[in-house]
Amino acid sequence: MLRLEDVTVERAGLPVVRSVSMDVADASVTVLLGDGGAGKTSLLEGISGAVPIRSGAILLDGARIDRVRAWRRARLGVAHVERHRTVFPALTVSENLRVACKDLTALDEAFELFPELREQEHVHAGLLSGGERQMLVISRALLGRPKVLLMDEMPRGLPPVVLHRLARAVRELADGGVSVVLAEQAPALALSIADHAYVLAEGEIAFHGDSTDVLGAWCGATT
Ligand SMILES: Nc1ncnc2c1ncn2[C@@H]1O[C@H](COP(=O)(O)OP(=O)(O)OP(=O)(O)O)[C@@H](O)[C@H]1O
Repeated sequence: MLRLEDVTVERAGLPVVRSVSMDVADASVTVLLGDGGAGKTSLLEGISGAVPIRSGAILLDGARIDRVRAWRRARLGVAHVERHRTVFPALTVSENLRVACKDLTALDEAFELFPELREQEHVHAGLLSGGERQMLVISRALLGRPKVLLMDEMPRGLPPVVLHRLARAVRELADGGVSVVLAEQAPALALSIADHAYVLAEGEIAFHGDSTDVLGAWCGATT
């Protein structure tokens, strides 16, 4: 589905992601782990086209997309939930979704994934809890029916029960056919829903494997 070959991303002239190769399978969750500053956000931005890559190749279904503009990549099926993406607080939940898409079937699908949002359809988004806002942001990204969903870290400070709810929804999305790439610092929950994981350290892949292998390696490295 999504393949990265030797991708390097620069920030302020410095290569903060170096020669990263990755394979993201159809209908799977791939977790990108790494400490703060490891390069997770920069890599996701390189994939979505928010920043240009310095070198390497990005392929979606076998076709190069790394020179394609960000908005076209989105049309081709690459959705990006950026770290600080927000909702329109003065608009209702339903209006927030309708400004992104007029397709009412897609809207219904978003509400199926997050029935909590349907219950608050007419509530101003500014009144939602942090978890509900995140649900809304994810729903908006899904309205274009993406093939690949790039998700930067969940907001800090969400209650564990809400994080588990969001994680379950991410797993459901993958089971429904979307390939999810989730950047996270906290490994336990992310690995519990992942099929595959890559660990980034100072811009390079330190190791990768099935989520169970990576969990074992991660625990070994931190104990
Ligand atoms: N806009 C920018 N300009 C200059 N340097 C940047 C910029 N954004 C990120 N960097 C640098 O690139 C490196 C990788 O940062 P990045 O945000 O991609 O990592 P991360 O793994 O997502 O970390 P965090 O979770 O702390 O954001 C860091 O050294 C960071 O300081």
